[in-house]
Order: sequence, then C-alpha cells, then structure tokens
Amino acid sequence: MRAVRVLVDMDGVLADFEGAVLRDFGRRFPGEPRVELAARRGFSVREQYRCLREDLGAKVASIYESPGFFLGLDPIPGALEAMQEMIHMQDTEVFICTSPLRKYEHCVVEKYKWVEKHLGPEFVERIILTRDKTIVSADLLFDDKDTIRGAELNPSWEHVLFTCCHNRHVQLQAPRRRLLSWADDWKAILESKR
Ligand SMILES: Cc1cn([C@H]2C[C@H](O)[C@@H](COP(=O)(O)O)O2)c(=O)[nH]c1=O
Ligand SMILES: [Mg+2]
Repeated sequence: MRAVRVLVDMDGVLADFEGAVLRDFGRRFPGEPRVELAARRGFSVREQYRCLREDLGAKVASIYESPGFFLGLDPIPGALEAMQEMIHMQDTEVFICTSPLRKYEHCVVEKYKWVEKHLGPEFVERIILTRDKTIVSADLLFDDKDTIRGAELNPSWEHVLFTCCHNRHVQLQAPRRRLLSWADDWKAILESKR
C-alpha cells in the first residue's frame, strides 16, 4: 500500500498566531482599538486592522515582525499530540508545510526553532518552507487559509480547512471539508485517502 502523505500548516494549525497577535498588540499598544478573535474575518490580520484605521495595519505588522514573536507562539490545543501520533502511524508520511513572511529575518529561523522545541528534531527534518504550497505533492493539506493559490492550478492535495477564528464564518462549497480542531476526527480524514 502506498503511504498517505499529509502536509500540516503551522500558523493557525500547529501554532497560535492569532492569539499571540492579539495578546502582544494589547501589550504594545494598550490605548489602541483591537480586533477581538470573535470579530476576526479574513486571513489577513493586517488588512482587518488597516480597515479599522489606516495606521493600525503597520502597527499590527510590527507585532508579528518582531524578534521572538514566532518562537513565542503557543501550540494549538491537541496539535503536538496529534503530530506525534501521526508520525508514528503506518503508511503515513507527515510534513510541516509553512509559508514564511516576506519580511523573513526572524520568522524563518524561529519557525525552525519552534518545531525543534515543541516537536523535536525528527520534525525539523520534515519542514517544507514555501510561499507556494500548490507545487508541493501530497494527498492532504490541513491549512487554516481558506483559499490557497499558486503556480499549480490543480494541486495534488485535498485542502482540508482547519477551523480558526478568521475562517469560521466561511461557507465551504461541497465537497470541501473542515477539521474543526485537533479534537475532531483527523484520523478518519487520513483513512479516507487510503
Ligand atoms: C498578515 C498575515 C500574515 N500571516 C503570515 C504568518 C505566516 O508567516 C504566513 C502564514 O503562513 P501559513 O503557512 O499560511 O500558516 O503568513 C498570517 O498568518 N496572517 C496574517 O494576517
Ligand atoms: Mg496557516
């Protein structure tokens, strides 16, 4: 039997990017309005803050571009346990597939450090860093970004939308599927590809 190859996104799926943005923004700019997680809409936190007030876009970007931001992200509940289970499953190949910021100085090295710290060296070997996930070949991609586009118009993977504050209101067209959290039945989704 051929192995099922699974790509797991990092921000919003393994690491709590949104929670840390909100927390650090409140600390750094206590007098400024914030977008609570329940009010988040759309993938880009920068765009939503910019719509709130023009200058807030740059302010929120300064949060996630700061040294220490990516390394300090909390794991999403259940993510680390699910990844450890997945890597030991028979006929299963798991990779972490994540996009760096354009302003990559701290982000790239801190993503590697985060994986080593929380998941260990065997997962560092399994990091795929790319701004175009469509050209990576796999059966499944768990990702919180509702629309994933790139050079390949027909990616080999099925994109399973991982529920996050910014996408919970997105209505998926059949046959698209969601994983509501790591407590949801991710194993059944893997099985459906065997
Ligand atoms: C503005 C903005 C940027 N990001 C960043 C964080 C990561 O570097 C990538 C997302 O990577 P993923 O592999 O697609 O999770 O973009 C973000 O996540 N949200 C934002 O609002
Ligand atoms: Mg993501």
